[in-house]
Amino acid sequence: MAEILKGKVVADKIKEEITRDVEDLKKNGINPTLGIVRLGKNPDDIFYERSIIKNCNSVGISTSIVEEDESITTEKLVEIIERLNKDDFISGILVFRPLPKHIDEEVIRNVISPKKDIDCMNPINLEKIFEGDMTGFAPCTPKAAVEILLHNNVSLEGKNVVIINRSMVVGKPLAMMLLEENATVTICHSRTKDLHKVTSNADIVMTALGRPKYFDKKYFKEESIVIDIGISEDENGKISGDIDFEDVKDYVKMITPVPNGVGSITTSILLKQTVNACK
Ligand SMILES: Nc1nc(=O)c2c([nH]1)NC[C@@H]1CN(c3ccc(C(=O)N[C@@H](CCC(=O)O)C(=O)O)cc3)C=[N+]21
Repeated sequence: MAEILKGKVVADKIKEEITRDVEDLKKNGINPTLGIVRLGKNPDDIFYERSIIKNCNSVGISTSIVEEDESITTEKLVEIIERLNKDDFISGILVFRPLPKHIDEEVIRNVISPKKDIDCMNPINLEKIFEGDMTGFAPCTPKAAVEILLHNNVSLEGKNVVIINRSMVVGKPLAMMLLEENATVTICHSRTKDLHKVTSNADIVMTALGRPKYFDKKYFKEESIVIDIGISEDENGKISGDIDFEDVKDYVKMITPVPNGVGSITTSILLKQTVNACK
């Protein structure tokens, strides 16, 4: 029977720290505010936005949401971000991704001020992660995945960690953060041969594939620690992770659920980085 690693415990601890920090800032007349830019009504974005607003309210952070149609031009989006950059009331900026296909992401990444870039979109912040400098803003999702392990006293030193995701938003920065913890890291993707052989040899498997219940227990061994970063809808429209939780949970050593796993920590990390930007 696996130990189930709940994200809520970690998220609550981070939120306690944030609440204290926000109180201190407010005593000095400073009001931390998160600026969110959402293009269209992508369900993933709306889901995240709802969680952000709920959590911001609970710790005393204000939110300012800019909603635009997904047909917006790159030029117009640049104007919006520049306005938020200049606005002294905005502490941090989150632009939901992926952006609509016609938007030039390269331009947008560079426009967002590195000082307000709380989800690590700007190449200046991303470069820090790749250089092993963890003092800046980390991308919130991979940071949450590392935090759930550290909080549960899972040492990464010398461990064989397999990541299934090679994006700049999750897989690649996650690999760099794990290297900083002295793990041995393998990144897998759609062309990886015999994926189950690679994963079943790993101490820790971290997946962000976005296919509901894709991985059953044949991908793991009994000592496996399984971190599910995937979020998608199953055939009944319910939120599901990449792991077939019911099949795997009695077999491996530790596993994170979806919901109430990594995702719930992601939001807390975002708020924490908003407060840090404000400071
Ligand atoms: N620039 C950018 N960065 C992102 O990190 C990003 C994004 N764009 N676009 C959308 C996706 C989606 N995403 C989620 C994060 C947390 C929950 C979350 O809080 N999940 C809770 C569920 C909370 C509840 O049930 O209400 C959980 O898994 O337990 C969900 C979804 C981040 N994304």
